[in-house]
Amino acid sequence: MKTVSESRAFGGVQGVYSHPSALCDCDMTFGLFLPEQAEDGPVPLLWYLSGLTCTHQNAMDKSGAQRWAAEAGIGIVFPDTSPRGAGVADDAAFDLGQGAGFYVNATEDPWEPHFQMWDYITDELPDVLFSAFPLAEVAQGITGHSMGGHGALTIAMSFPGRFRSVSAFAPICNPTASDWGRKQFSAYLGKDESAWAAYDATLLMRKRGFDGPMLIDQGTADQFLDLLKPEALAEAMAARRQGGSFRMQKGYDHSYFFVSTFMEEHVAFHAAALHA
Ligand SMILES: N[C@@H](CCC(=O)N[C@@H](CS)C(=O)NCC(=O)O)C(=O)O
Repeated sequence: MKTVSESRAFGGVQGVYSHPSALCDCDMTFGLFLPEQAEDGPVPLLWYLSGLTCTHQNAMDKSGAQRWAAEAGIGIVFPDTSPRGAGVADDAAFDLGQGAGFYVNATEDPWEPHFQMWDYITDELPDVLFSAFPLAEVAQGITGHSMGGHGALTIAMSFPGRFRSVSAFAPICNPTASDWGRKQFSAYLGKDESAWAAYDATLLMRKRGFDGPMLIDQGTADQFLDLLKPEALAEAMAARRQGGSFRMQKGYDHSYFFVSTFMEEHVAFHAAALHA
């Protein structure tokens, strides 16, 4: 693992690190904020999965999360959204290929050799983090924005007991029924739609839900509302009697102005579960 940079932030350290990923078959970069409390021993970890077009950097630079994580005494990891590099397949579109891994394990050419983001986030990166940094594996929460909200919700529901809390900002809620999903799942997973269901938060909610606190925020002025399909997940949550909050935030759009506005509440929400 290589240290790209380490900067003092809110009494803690905002680091950027890169490491060779066997699963993605390329170097992967991630940001990790460690609060001051990490100097005295392992701290809880909040995962923040980013959206389309993002790298590890967008949320790290624009969400304002570090201040709240420092106060709460929790670490936050900001993984990249896809494998990258000259030898990695790409597409001219912003919503497929590099920057658009969709947190799935691709089975189709030309994506399969590198686009293994589900296993990268749930298997390889945890190994790196928990062996190299003072982080408590027993106290993890997960959140994300848009494509990353889809990643957070699907991963949380698929690993019962691993995450104590899950939240999402403007998540892609029902990708198998949206152009933010159908296009990418066709490319990454192939035409057989039965392979897609494991990566759809609404379908997972209908099937099993999440055993723990859940918080979702969605702006009413989001320019991508028709693609995100919050109504599908909200209906599935109600049908399952899933505990938690699904909040429509009046007037907010899809940007990091929305994410940073509600970040304090999301960090506090996770901190309550992680310090319990
Ligand atoms: N570039 C896309 C928009 C992509 C977009 O809004 N991405 C969101 C996540 S889904 C984001 O966080 N963008 C990066 C940023 O705002 O820093 C478009 O032209 O439609």
